[in-house]
Amino acid sequence: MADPAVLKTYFDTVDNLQDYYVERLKEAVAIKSYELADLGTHVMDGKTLKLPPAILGTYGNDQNKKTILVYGHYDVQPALIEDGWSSDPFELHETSKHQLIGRGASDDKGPVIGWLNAIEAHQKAGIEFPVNLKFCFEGMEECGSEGMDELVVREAKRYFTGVDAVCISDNYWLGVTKPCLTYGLRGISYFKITISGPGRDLHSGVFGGTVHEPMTDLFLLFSKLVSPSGDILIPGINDNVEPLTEEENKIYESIEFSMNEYHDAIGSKTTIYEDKIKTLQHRWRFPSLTIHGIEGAFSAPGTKTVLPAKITGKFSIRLVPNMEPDRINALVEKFLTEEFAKLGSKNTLNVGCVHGAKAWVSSPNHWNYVAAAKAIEKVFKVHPDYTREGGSIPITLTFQDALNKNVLLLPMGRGDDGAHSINEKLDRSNYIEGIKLFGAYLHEIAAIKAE
Ligand SMILES: C[C@H](N)C(=O)N[C@@H](Cc1c[nH]cn1)C(=O)O
Ligand SMILES: [Zn+2]
Ligand SMILES: [Zn+2]
Repeated sequence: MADPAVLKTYFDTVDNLQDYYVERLKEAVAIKSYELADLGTHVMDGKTLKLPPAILGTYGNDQNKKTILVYGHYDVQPALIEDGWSSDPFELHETSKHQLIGRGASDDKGPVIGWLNAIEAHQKAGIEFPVNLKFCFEGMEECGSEGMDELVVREAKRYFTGVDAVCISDNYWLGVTKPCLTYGLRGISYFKITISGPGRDLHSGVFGGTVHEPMTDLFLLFSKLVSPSGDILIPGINDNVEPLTEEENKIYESIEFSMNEYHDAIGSKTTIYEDKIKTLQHRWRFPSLTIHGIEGAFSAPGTKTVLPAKITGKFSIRLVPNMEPDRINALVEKFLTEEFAKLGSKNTLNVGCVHGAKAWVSSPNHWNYVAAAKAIEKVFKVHPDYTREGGSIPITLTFQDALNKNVLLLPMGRGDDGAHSINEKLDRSNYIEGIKLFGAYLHEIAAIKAE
């Protein structure tokens, strides 16, 4: 067990520094980090762009201590005030309810800065750091972690040598009150469908009714993908999804999860399922298909009567264990090509997967999870729930396979943080208690080693 006196000194130091930590997060949120660039290149929409750098760092090199690899990402989802934010998304501000609002506050700048604060609090408190740390902070996570698999595989026996376990803080509690440890993620296949027809955008009054319209074709294709109740309609997609067993069903019964809180997080009661078990299963262990948007279409306010000439529809499928991205991509491309042929349109279709990642499930009995559970008990005075996550963190499985080490997801934020949405927030208490949790977790790891 970690020394209670050391933990108390550490917790007190974090409490004393909390305003300073909020200022630091403010500086991080102010960086529009969907615009950074600089490591190799990748091709997006026909343009060659530089990849943003992955930041590798080492703190401590004591042979008698365990080495923990901490991963996070400094890139964020794009955000514009016109999307409906109540204030500038890149100016962190604190509400009267002590919510820190700003793009990336929860996903994932708060946790990334949290790790750095945990180191600094040890220095300020004069406490010996309990483990060696290696950091890997990347800037492409929100675009499928392009370039990262190669980096991790290349550095597995170089920079990452000596790593004993991996910790990622890039997901969220299941609800709003109880911390959790997460041992599974869904994967993702992200698709673009481009349909081109006329040589340029046209007047719909002058040309409408005489040309095949790309938008009409796209909407017909979109309508074939998924039913209103979430069933994926592409033949063969669900073939490899493991059937539910009675035993697995029981796991979901004991998890604390409130449909009311979930409705609050969504902002409506429009859930497909009324009960918690089906809702959790469809977030964690069944695939889902989401239509994200259309590039090239008229979307501004007003009544412009344009007939768009070329549009790109975007959708993704969240994958679960046993769903192979290559097989899924082939099924999707074949299906859309066949359905497009049935339309009898003279337009041109181009469909392809732009990035993908497999699902990941880990063993929560490992010492990495045991240490984190003890740390949660110290900081929050509760035993955590063990959860899976519906989102994707593409590099997780690569760390597990390339380093052959256990990976733990240790979330900082709450289920209602609104990651990827407007008014993303991180509660001040989650930020500050999260910094304590990170430090306590590292102390518990050192204590397990010494036991
Ligand atoms: C869970 C994590 N914080 C996250 O938001 N991941 C993204 C990753 C992604 C993959 N393609 C695009 N983004 C997600 O699950 O959407
Ligand atoms: Zn994230
Ligand atoms: Zn994200």
